[in-house]
Amino acid sequence: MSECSSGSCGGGSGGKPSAKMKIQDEMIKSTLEKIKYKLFIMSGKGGVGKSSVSVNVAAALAAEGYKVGLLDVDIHGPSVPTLLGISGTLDIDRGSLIIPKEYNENLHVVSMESLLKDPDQAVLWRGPMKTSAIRQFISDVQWGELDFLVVDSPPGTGDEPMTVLKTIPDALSVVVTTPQEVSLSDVRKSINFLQYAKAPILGVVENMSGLVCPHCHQAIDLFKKGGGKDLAEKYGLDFLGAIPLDPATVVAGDLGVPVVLLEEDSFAKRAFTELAGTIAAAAQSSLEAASTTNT
Ligand SMILES: Nc1ncnc2c1ncn2[C@@H]1O[C@H](COP(=O)(O)OP(=O)(O)OP(=O)(O)O)[C@@H](O)[C@H]1O
Repeated sequence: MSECSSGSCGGGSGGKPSAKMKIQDEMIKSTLEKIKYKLFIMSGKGGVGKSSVSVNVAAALAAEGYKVGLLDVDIHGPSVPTLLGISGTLDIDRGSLIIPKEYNENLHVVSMESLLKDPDQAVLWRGPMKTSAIRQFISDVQWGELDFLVVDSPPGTGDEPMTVLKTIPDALSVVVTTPQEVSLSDVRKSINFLQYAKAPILGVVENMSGLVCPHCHQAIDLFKKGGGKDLAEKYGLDFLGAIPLDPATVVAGDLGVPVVLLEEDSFAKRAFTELAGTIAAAAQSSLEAASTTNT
């Protein structure tokens, strides 16, 4: 990984780009040209299941035969390594490029956590350092040819989401919310932020959408239901799907295996698998629409 962690390089924070940044821009461009669809998974509020959506969608797409990269840019609370049961630092190849961790043949992963010597250590990075690290995780990683790059970002509209959108302008945003008002009000800010940044939005996902009682199979709307769909309608966005609250998701996360890859059937497994299919179809339509507009 190239040296740029002093925070002084600016990382795209305005001013004239240095020669080093121009070279990095070229490397980013060349990396992104080899990736067909870029998905940016974001939310307004923490803990709504953004990383669970990222990991399960990535794993379900990989299980369908797509080549998938998963990039976790949440420096303050990276959950992807835990949810996938991976740890340790990343290897570097002879050309000084980072080699992503292989989760399985079709799924390769890079997490901000791999930068930390001690994963339990608090990170005290300022904006330019985060910007620099995220840019390097695109320019200096040997992602190769991918069908999908799934980017899991921290909640809100801070440095990390802004850097991802600036670095990957064609990233398709997937907005994750839970049904209750406290999450919906934060996600409205995120949608306004995406619209302000002119980022293409693929649609909205409602997670923790009702709980099916494992005994009587009655649905209980613990956090209410339907708020994500209403929100999508209000903003003229596509509603991509609803994932129920399901203890299988927590069990899978603690085992370090995405629920979609567990042998056992569950409501969450079915919903995440269906969501991945909907996202793949929506991404394809979005790319086709963009190429029609550009011709
Ligand atoms: N549909 C679900 N059913 C049950 N538990 C869930 C569901 N989705 C997520 N969880 C659990 O909720 C917790 C938070 O999920 P997750 O880490 O995916 O959220 P996040 O939005 O990425 O959080 P953060 O803001 O910390 O990045 C985890 O323990 C996860 O297993």
